[in-house]
Amino acid sequence: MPASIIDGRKISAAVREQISKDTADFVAATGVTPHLAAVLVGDDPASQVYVRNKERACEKCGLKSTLHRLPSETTQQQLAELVQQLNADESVHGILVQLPLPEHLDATQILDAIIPAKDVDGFHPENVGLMSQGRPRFLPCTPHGVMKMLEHEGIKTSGRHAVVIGRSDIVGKPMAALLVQKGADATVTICHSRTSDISAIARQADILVAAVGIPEFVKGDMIKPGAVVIDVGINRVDDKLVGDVDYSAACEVASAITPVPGGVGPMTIAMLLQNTLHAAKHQASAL
Ligand SMILES: Nc1nc(=O)c2c([nH]1)NC[C@@H]1CN(c3ccc(C(=O)N[C@@H](CCC(=O)O)C(=O)O)cc3)C=[N+]21
Ligand SMILES: [Mg+2]
Repeated sequence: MPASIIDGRKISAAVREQISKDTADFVAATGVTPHLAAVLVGDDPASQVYVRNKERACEKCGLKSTLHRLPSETTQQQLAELVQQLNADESVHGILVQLPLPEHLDATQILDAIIPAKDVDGFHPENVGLMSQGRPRFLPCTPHGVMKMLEHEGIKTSGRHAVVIGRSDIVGKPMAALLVQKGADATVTICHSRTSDISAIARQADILVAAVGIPEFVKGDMIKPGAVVIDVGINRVDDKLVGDVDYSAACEVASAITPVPGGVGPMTIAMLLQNTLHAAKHQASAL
């Protein structure tokens, strides 16, 4: 039986429906509109698409978004100054600096400069630490979106073997942290470029998360029959979007799979909106 397709657009729409209602309630109660400030440095075409999608999603859910576009020649100090200005701006609740930044800029220093209360990406070390201790403030959007999808589909994680391929700070590491935490209770293995025999490990996965950034890295024979496959990759190949999983091969083996596009990507955006609303609620209650 071919895999059932996990429809990220549909699940994202359901989550955003709830966010719209919660946002309307919050605005009615406080007179404050949750506000996301996005910063885009340079003209990377993929980043333009993502940032536009984020702005559109904010608008549809009743959140305010402001895009700060800076030229690719922007200096570290100029970017740091913009972040400081957004930190101090009481009308801004969430700050997102779109990655990747141009080569000459130090992304870590910039992300560390965002005040943790406005860090809607969940990348600041304070928020990473809180997540890892099981007392989250902002969860990183992509891994959180994946957890939301699993929950929505009624896919249980407790006691199951989850294998995460990729160890990035943005996806792989936090994904593993969320799957292993109390309540999710998976047994987690992380694979990376130095792992020996990734195929053998991947084949043990009940839940396989591919976050390597290599088009179609996961072949059909790396998947255990009946496994759930989550494809976090978005690679542009000949003007087409391709995931980290060989989709047609995986469909023959897996029990359920996320497509690209229309899988994890839309969930990432929904969780960003949720974090922005959460940030606004916290900042309003701190007044
Ligand atoms: N500070 C920061 N935070 C991020 O969350 C962040 C980032 N930088 N840099 C890049 C990655 C990637 N990312 C995506 C968001 C939406 C889609 C998305 O909407 N995808 C659609 C289609 C997109 C398309 O057509 O290209 C889909 O998969 O169906 C994809 C990828 C957020 N990221
Ligand atoms: Mg990696």
